[in-house]
Amino acid sequence: MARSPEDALKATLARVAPGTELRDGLERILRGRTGALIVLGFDRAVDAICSGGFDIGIDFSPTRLRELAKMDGAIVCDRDASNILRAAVQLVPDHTIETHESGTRHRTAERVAIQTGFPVISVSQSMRIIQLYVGGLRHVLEGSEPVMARANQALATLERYRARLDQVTNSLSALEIEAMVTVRDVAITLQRQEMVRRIAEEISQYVLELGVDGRLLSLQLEELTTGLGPGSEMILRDYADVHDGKLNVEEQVATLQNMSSSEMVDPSKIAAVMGIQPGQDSLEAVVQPRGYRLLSNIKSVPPAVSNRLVDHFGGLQNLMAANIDDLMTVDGIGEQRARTVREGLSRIAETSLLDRFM
Ligand SMILES: Nc1ncnc2c1ncn2[C@@H]1O[C@H](COP(=O)(O)OP(=O)(O)OP(=O)(O)O)[C@@H](O)[C@H]1O
Repeated sequence: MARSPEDALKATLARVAPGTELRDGLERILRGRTGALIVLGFDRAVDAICSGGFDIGIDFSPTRLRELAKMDGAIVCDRDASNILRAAVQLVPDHTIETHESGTRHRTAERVAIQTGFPVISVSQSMRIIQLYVGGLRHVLEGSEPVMARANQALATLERYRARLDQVTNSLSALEIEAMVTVRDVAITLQRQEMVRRIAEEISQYVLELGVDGRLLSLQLEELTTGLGPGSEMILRDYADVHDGKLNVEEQVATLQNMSSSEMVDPSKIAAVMGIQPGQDSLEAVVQPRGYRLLSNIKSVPPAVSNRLVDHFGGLQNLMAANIDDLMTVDGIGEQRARTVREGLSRIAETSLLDRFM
């Protein structure tokens, strides 16, 4: 599958992160008050828009990049910037490609990135900034300090969001045991899951961008996201409407992830993703979970067994009411596994109710 421009930008951010030789070279160019235009990749499409200059084919080093950038024209490296292939090249991209940049260096960079699909880096001599062009995206590289400041703010937000998510998830579990879940409870949990996912994704981009300077941030992110798992997917499997005899969870997760922030704050919009049409009191309607999410919390129950249990009992309430003999009537479930499921469900019931009332 072709990578999205956002994913390609993330990969490029990792390639120019602090601690890499490429970043060192770019910083040297910046400090030396020269500019540069660097293409990260070479193929026929790049060759076709190269005019003049010369082939060099030498190993990459930050000082070589810095020296070559003193010459007029662009530098072409291979994809992972381990070799410098050409220097002092005039790039002649298709001039009909629309560009929002001003200045020939940056206009060329944007056009070449769009035309060839390779990332292009411009170091502006007059503005003293490093910019990445990937597909149609542009990203200004910053020093580690401002990125770290934003990352720390995002981390504090993630901490708050995670605490709230744990609260609504525990409350959902208790309500499930008591068969008192409303559409609103489900929508709020999905909303909180998605908010945590978004802020965690933002922080993982900072981790990439910070390279060696982002090690501590990476550990903090890991700590705040442990145990999250495929949260939204499990909730949707429990509650989403069955369409044409099947669940469309993958599609619904994607819709949820593409919702705008203003849509996200509206529980009825989230309920619509689950297939619940807005109407009077639709958010207050009581719904029954199928049981996938709580079953996934029992470590030794693989997904295939969960699927069979849900198919057989048709919902969490029946599952909770089943004794070991009932569980053993399900295909492929022996006494040992039936006992594990029974004990697991009882433990979940106890802890959720304790969490709720203590
Ligand atoms: N099509 C191109 N191919 C290769 N190099 C180019 C191209 N266009 C510009 N450059 C390089 O960029 C340098 C600066 O050009 P120009 O002053 O027009 O750009 P600019 O966008 O204003 O750049 P800066 O922000 O660095 O001042 C040129 O001297 C040349 O080395």
